[in-house]
Amino acid sequence: MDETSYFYASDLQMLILDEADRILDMGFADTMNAIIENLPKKRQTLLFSATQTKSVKDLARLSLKDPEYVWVHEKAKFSTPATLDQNYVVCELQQKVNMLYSFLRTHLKKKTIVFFASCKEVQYLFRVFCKLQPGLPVLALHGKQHQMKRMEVYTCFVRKKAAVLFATDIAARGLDFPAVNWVIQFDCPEDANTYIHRVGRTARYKEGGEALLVLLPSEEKGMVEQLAQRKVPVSEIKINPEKLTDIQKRLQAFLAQDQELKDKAQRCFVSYLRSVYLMKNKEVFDVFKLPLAEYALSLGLAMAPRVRFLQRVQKQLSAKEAANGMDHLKETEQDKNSVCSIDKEGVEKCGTDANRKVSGYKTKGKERRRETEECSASSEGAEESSQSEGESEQVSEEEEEEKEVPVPSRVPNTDSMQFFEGDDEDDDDDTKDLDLLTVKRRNVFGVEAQDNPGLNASKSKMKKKTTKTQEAKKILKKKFKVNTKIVFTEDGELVQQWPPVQKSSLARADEEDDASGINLDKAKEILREEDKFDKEAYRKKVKEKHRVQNLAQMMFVDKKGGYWTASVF
Ligand SMILES: Nc1ncnc2c1ncn2[C@@H]1O[C@H](COP(=O)(O)OP(=O)(O)OP(=O)(O)O)[C@@H](O)[C@H]1O
Repeated sequence: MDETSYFYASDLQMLILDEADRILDMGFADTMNAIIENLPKKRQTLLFSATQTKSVKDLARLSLKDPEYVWVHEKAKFSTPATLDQNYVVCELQQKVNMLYSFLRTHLKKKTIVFFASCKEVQYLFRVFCKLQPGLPVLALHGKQHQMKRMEVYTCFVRKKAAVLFATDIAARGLDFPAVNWVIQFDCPEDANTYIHRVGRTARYKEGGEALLVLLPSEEKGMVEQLAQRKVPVSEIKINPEKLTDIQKRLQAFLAQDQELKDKAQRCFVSYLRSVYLMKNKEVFDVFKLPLAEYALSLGLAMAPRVRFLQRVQKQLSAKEAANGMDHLKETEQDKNSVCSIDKEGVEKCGTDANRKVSGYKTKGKERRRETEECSASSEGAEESSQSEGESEQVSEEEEEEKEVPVPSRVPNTDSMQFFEGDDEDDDDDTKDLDLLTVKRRNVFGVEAQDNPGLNASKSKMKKKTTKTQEAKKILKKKFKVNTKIVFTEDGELVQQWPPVQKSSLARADEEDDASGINLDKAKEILREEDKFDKEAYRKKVKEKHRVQNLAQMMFVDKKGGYWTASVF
């Protein structure tokens, strides 16, 4: 609006914002404020959403006076349509892919939308499910697609009678897909609002629909409580283990044949962990409770990729814990001193208490140390297993470089920690344009670590990654001549391209001068000037020769009579 000078909104009478709660949240604040500034103050404003904001601050931004709140479910017992049948199932993380496959195999005639937490999960599982050929068309919709592609997928899904659409929350609001039978929330929604918008893709208008929420055991309590608070009726149903098809082996086979797919699997793994980690509600989402090794296996990976951001969080946690320990120790010391000055009897008492406290702290310290030891032992175990598997995988994320990682209050469990051991010096420019991740393979056959422990030390130094700029600078220093172009005239004479032939200003003027005949004096003058360039070039050549000789003297050395002496050749 600011850039279109002929856009006038002075006659605007009504402003309508759909999905108003989202539009008014902080992510769109600048854009919205810029629009509102250009609109007349006197107008009617209508806000629509299945989950409306009541925030006074938001409404004040729109200069609403005496807003009227209309809610279709205001008098209803529940806040979701009565025609929507809602259930949830508690499923271990490593069983989720199997469960989804089994579900689709038994719902081949249905139209289903499956919601995932991240684009990379959608990308990987879409590819894998296409390969698995479950018996119905598989489509994918996510934010990494161009708008045209999204529209194509949308239209395609609308036309299909039976199909499954793998989607991120990009499809959770506003999209009107007709006749969707099932909405499956493969990953737990961020909050009850997101849940409501997702399930809103089915049971639209007077139609019926079914919704299935898949929850991890650690997510169940918090999420079910939230839904109950929002008057969303969900009941638990159980998975029949006999009906569960295990597709892990097939996924492993796919990944063994297709490196690109394997990269996608690794990205999917990290991306899911990141999405869980970034969730605000730590009561529901706890990345440290996830069974990482099993989850990796369920995606078809031989072992869990290393996740840099979790390594960093773990470091911060340890630092925080150590700091807390020190504070505690100081406090104990202070207590001891202050109470000790009261009386002798007190001294003894307090001394015992303080000792107990300190010993308690020491015991905790010991426990913690034991945990760490167990942890590093399991880490070794993991490495060993990786060696026997014959592969080592790593995933790092560039996005993390800038991001401050908040420290969760919980101590990570040892099961998950085993994969976060090791250095965090990995970086990869190739995926900078993707989002955040980098997959690297190192020590593919796991030989070096076993054979040569000394090598490990030097290797850890080598791990410091050089950037492309640094590499380019190194090459420049070596003065390699790359791709020299040689051009000949029609008569077969060599035309010097680089370095360009130095011409004196006199010679250039002479070339431009059309006068016929030879001016001997001028020609002599030109030769004298150009002679200076040649001499300069010759001086440079000699200098370079000396430099190379000096270098060679330093490099080629002999051992003579117990002394290292430079041999001049
Ligand atoms: N009065 C009506 N008669 C017939 N069909 C209707 C009527 N109202 C809505 N519908 C149909 O119901 C579906 C949902 O309507 P609409 O897209 O307006 O819902 P919504 O509340 O904006 O959903 P969301 O914002 O969650 O996507 C559409 O297919 C629409 O054609």
